[in-house]
Formats: sequence, C-alpha cells, structure tokens
Amino acid sequence: MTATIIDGKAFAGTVREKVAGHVARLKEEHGITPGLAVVLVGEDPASQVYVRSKGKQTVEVGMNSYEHKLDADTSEADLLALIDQLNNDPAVHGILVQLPLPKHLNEDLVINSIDPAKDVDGFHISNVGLLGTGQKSMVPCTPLGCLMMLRDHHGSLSGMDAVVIGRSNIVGKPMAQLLLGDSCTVTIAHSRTKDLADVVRRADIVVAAVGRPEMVPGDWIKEGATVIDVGINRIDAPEKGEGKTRLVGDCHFDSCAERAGAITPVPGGVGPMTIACLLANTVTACCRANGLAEPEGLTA
Ligand SMILES: NC(=O)C1=CN([C@@H]2O[C@H](COP(=O)(O)OP(=O)(O)OC[C@H]3O[C@@H](n4cnc5c(N)ncnc54)[C@H](OP(=O)(O)O)[C@@H]3O)[C@@H](O)[C@H]2O)C=CC1
Ligand SMILES: Nc1nc(=O)c2c([nH]1)NC[C@@H]1CN(c3ccc(C(=O)N[C@@H](CCC(=O)O)C(=O)O)cc3)C=[N+]21
Repeated sequence: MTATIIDGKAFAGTVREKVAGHVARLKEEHGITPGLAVVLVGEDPASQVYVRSKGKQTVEVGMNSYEHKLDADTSEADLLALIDQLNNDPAVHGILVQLPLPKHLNEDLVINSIDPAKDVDGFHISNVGLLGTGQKSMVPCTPLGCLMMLRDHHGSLSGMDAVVIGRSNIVGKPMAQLLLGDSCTVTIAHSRTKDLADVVRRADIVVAAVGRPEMVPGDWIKEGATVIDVGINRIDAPEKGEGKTRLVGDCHFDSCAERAGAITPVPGGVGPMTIACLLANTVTACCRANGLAEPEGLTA
C-alpha cells in the first residue's frame, strides 16, 4: 500500500481561515479583537524561529500579538509578575510561555500561575484535569491538531487501536486522553516499553512523539495504518552541502509510507497544525471570556 499523505500545511490553512472568519465577526459584532501573548525566556534559536512564526500568523488572522522576550537569567519572581500582569490584562485572551524554560525556573510553578482560562497551551493542572475527566477545557495544541487530522481522515475513530509513543505532558499524555475520548483502545509506549515493535504492529493509529530521528521503521507499521509523526528533529544533511541540515520526523518516512494507509510528513504535517490550533484556542478563549458562543469545529 502506498500511503495518502495528510497535508498538515494545507489543513492548517483551512483552520486559519475559519479562525480569521471568527476574528472578523468578533470585531464587527462585538468590537473585540482577540489577543495572544507569547513569553520567551532566553535565546534558544529554534524557539525564536517558532515564536516569530506564531506572531506573524497571529497578526495574519487579525488578532493582536504581544511578544515578551526576557533574558535567559530572568528571575522567577519577575516572570511570575509578568504572567500576573497578563492574567489581569483584558486585551490578552491567550498566554503561552514557550517551553522549555531555563533550568533555574520551576516550569510547573510558572505554568500553573497562568489563568486557566487564558492557558491556550492547555498545560495548567486545571485544564489537564478537565481534559482527563472529559470536561470542557483548553486542549493542548499539538494533540488537538493531530486529532483534527485523524478525524478528518477517518470520520469516527471509535474502536480503533491507537498507540502513542511518548508520554510527555505536552504531547503523549494529552494525545492519549483525546484518543480515549474518541473511543480508541489506547496504548501509551515509552522508553521502558519492552517490545515496541510488537506494540506498534498492533496499531491502526500510530502517533510518534519521541524526539528520535526516524526511529520507527516501516516494518513496524501495520498495513493500512495511519501514522501521525509529531517528531521534529534537525539532522545533518551533508548531501545538501557543507554544514547543511534538514528536518525529519520520528518515523522513517519512505518505508512507513510504503505500508501505511495515511501518513503526515515532516515538515508540513503536525507542526503547522500546532500553530493553527494555538490560534483556534485563542479565539475559543476570547469567546468564553466574553460569554459568547464558541466557534464550532475548532475544539476537541
Ligand atoms: N510538531 C509539533 O508541534 C511539536 C513537536 N514536538 C516534537 O515531538 C517530539 C517529542 O516531544 P516531547 O513530547 O516534548 O518530548 P519529551 O522528550 O518530553 O518526551 C519524549 C518521550 O519519548 C519517550 N522515548 C524516548 N526514547 C524512546 C525510545 N527509544 N522508545 C520509546 N519511547 C522513547 C520518552 O520516554 P520516557 O518517558 O520513558 O523517558 C518520553 O516519554 C520531539 O521531536 C519534539 O521536537 C514537540 C512538541 C510540538
Ligand atoms: N509552550 C509551548 N507550546 C508549544 O506548543 C511548544 C513549545 N512550548 N515549545 C516547543 C514546541 C515545538 N513546537 C512546534 C510547533 C510548530 C512547529 C512547526 O511549525 N514546524 C514546521 C517546520 C518549521 C521549520 O522549518 O523549522 C513544520 O513541521 O512544518 C514546530 C514546533 C511547539 N512547541
């Protein structure tokens, strides 16, 4: 079987169009412009690229973007003071603190200081608990983007065997919760999983969120399975010239595509959907904050 390629970049475009429509309506009918604040501590180059593209897309859909760049040695008290200010700013509907944070900052403490209603990453313990109990919450952007692509491709996911490789709080665990919410039979694999190949071979849906370049080979993939590759790994590409690099996923694309029914590419798969879902969450947060009906099809 040769897989259908799930075009996350194109899908993200349709999500952004919907978001832009809601933003326009909020402005015209209610005089409200949704605002997203992004906080970046330190100068990690990959994070800078990512934050810049978020800011650009935020403005493109008509929302206000507020970027706060803090020195790598910013104190926890100063960061918490900024978050408090953003929590109390009525022009800010969504707050994202770029992770990972420098080592001297307590990530849990920082995340849990964000107003859960503005926590567009869905990382606050309150949102994690709401998601785990099937209540309305802010849903983490990367897993939400993966779910949207899966639903779009399959319609119902009910009864499918899903394997999530990776158990991080930002991808693996919330992904598993969403798949469970859609009535999949869910297995979460990780670095201590005994026979990963065997576990993956059972799956109708494989979500790989590990951070190891091309670690999943095609012969682990059940014929016709859907492969969602969350990994974004930059590796050397000497074939492109001296010092050049390229991005690859956690799955070996060519061999997986030979067996899968559908697969997301890297780049152009989950990454663009993540940013589109961040914008979607910001509109959702803005509607909720103003007691307005929230947009349909943009949440889980
Ligand atoms: N597209 C996007 O928008 C996003 C992409 N990413 C990318 O997704 C990947 C994962 O990110 P994140 O969840 O933050 O990563 P983490 O490093 O937090 O988690 C990685 C997980 O993979 C597991 N793991 C590590 N080695 C193996 C192995 N050999 N076999 C099985 N499992 C293993 C770890 O297991 P254990 O818990 O036992 O250590 C851990 O649970 C990265 O490439 C990252 O860049 C991340 C966020 C967003
Ligand atoms: N609080 C917080 N929330 C996050 O959601 C978050 C974070 N911190 N820290 C880092 C990770 C990583 N992440 C990406 C999102 C989009 C792309 C993306 O759009 N990637 C493009 C390629 C970009 C390129 O060319 O470098 C693609 O896959 O096509 C990548 C990575 C969000 N993260």
